[in-house]
Amino acid sequence: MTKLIDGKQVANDLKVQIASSVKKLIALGITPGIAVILVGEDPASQIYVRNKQRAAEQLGIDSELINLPTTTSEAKLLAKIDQLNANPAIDAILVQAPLPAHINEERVQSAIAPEKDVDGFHPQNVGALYNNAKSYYPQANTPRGIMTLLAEYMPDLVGKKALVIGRSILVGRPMMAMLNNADATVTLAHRHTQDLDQLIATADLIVVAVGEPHFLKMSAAKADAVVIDVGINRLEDGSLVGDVLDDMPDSAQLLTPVPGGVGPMTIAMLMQTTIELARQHSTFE
Ligand SMILES: Nc1nc2c(c(=O)[nH]1)N[C@@H](CN(C=O)c1ccc(C(=O)N[C@@H](CCC(=O)O)C(=O)O)cc1)CN2
Repeated sequence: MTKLIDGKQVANDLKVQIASSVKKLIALGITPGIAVILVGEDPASQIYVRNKQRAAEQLGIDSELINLPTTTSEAKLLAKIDQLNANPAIDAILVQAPLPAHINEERVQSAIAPEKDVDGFHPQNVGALYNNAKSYYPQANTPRGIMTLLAEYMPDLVGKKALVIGRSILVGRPMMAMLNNADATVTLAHRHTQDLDQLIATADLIVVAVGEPHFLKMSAAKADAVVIDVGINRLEDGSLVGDVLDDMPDSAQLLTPVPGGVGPMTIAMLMQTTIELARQHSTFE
């Protein structure tokens, strides 16, 4: 079998460390707090938000879920964010994506105070990531989770050919910046990219985040490639598949499975970023 990268295990190990950090913070009188805002009733988002609440609860992090109806106006959402920005019990604010079409995501992300922006989507934090700033700033949790997996499974990224397929704000763009900051040589591919097959065939590392079942076949990649599958595609029969098809059962390649690869890391890193923000706030007081 293609060797699978066990995201669930790495995430569980990380959660053990986070629980211990939370205990230490609480002993110092600091209880980390996260507020998650869900607008609408998207079933997948409801699951992800519930999983975030459950993880926070398990780790001793205070969490508040704010459920708003699909018809919520942008002004009302922005007012709620202002309230949370001003609430000292809240260290981290997350607005679950996607938002209903009538709400401008960019304005919403910019309204969250940069020091409470647990997703790392505020322009100030995006800029810090692109500039590889040395001072602390929150970073997007899915690509950060992938970097944590790579630290274990592909520790030397220097000079490696990394191919990121998909240029979303959530994954592709911050992934490109993080790999660049780790001194990999990064190509960001998208729907207009030419000679993608050639890029795939020569990459040491491929991160696929396109949202298309079985978009990439492992047989198209190098014999020793590391492939990170960020896709979460629910098929009509209810099964969950990624963007990658493992058609190389006997290869030396490494692949993240779906489920059990990148997904659990996203939640664990979200908790990690929450406690980092809580620590930052305690030093500012
Ligand atoms: N504000 C944000 N919105 C969204 C983000 C985000 O990072 N910030 N990411 C995604 C969804 N997401 C977290 O919100 C997420 C998706 C999937 C998983 C996960 O654990 N997946 C499991 C499978 C779960 C299932 O059965 O459906 C796995 O892959 O093993 C965690 C988080 C979009 N929105």
